Amino acid sequence: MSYSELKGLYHLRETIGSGGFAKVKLAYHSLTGEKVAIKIMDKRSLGEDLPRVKTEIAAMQDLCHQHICKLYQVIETADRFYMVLEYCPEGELFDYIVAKDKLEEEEAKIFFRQIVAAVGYIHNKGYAHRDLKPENLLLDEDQNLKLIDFGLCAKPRGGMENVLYTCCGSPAYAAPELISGREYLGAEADIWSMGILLYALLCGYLPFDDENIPQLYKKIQSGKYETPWWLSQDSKELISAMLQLDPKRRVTINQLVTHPWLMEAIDMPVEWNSKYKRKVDDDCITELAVHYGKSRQEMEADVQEWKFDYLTATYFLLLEKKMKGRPVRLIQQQQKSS
Ligand SMILES: CN(C)C[C@H]1CC[C@H](N2C(=O)NCc3cnc4ccc(-c5cc(Cl)c(O)c(Cl)c5)cc4c32)CC1
Repeated sequence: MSYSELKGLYHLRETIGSGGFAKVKLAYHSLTGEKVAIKIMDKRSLGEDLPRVKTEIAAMQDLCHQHICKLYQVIETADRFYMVLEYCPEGELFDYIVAKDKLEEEEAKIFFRQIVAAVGYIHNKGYAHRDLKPENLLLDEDQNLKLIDFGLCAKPRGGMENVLYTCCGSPAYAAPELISGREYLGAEADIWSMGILLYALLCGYLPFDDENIPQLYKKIQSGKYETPWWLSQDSKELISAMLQLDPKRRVTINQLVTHPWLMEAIDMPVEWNSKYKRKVDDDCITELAVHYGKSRQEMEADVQEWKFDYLTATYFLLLEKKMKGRPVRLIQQQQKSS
């Protein structure tokens, strides 16, 4: 495969994973040397999944948060889509839980606060994720969680019905109202999935499980699940508030952020605001302006078009370097040999 569209922009390395109809490769962004993950999708093999790609790209261009995997650049050719994404070296939260059997309350609490922050942010922006599960939460180099796979998300502005069926996401995490095919609110279904997620973090297995899907659905709709002896009273109460069969009785994201179990020992409500500023970073603009031989005003105007082209990627990756305390410098191209 040539991937000629990436030549000079990214140095492509090995395939690091696959996400359904996509291949994910490690790559280096040539101007900053930073690692990225490039999700490559072949249009021919996408078939009816093509709308999912457009949904994911549109959502991720609108989302900018410390616990959401950052989209840096989108390249569309006749045959392919490339999504240049934030690299998460520590892989899936799913594998992390399996490796540790289950997590201690303190660690689960730190992770779950990050999940509540990410979901609170997207709900606030009018999105429901609808496929929340440990496989879609990746760990970065600092063990921070990054939410991925927005292919099933929706902006519930009448868009919900027509994706009611395709968005069962993963049955074990699906809310009772969603599997019964009734009308549902994405935000309420996400809260249910977060209840399943918290149970999985603290127990190491799922509250409702069965190889036989109809059997699994019966268990979900019964709303009955075991609570092992090691769960604290507060964690049991929180899980129960999220796994309410009646979506109207379910805790809301606004109530979650100050829930006793989430506040315990941390004493601060969950903050879902993005750490990213609306205003562009002056150091990054300066470095870019020097590199491209433009004035700072021109450079700032170009960056603020947010085209999700190579300039958008370079800006965000420079900002990443700054946030990690690394020099805000671009790799100067070798002088062209005369
Ligand atoms: C549900 N699972 C199967 C899905 C797998 C997909 C591959 C993942 N992955 C690795 O396999 N190795 C390491 C690795 C490192 N950085 C990544 C950054 C972004 C994405 C990413 C982001 C978005 Cl938004 C998205 O939609 C998709 Cl599909 C992938 C994947 C990364 C990754 C792990 C989860």
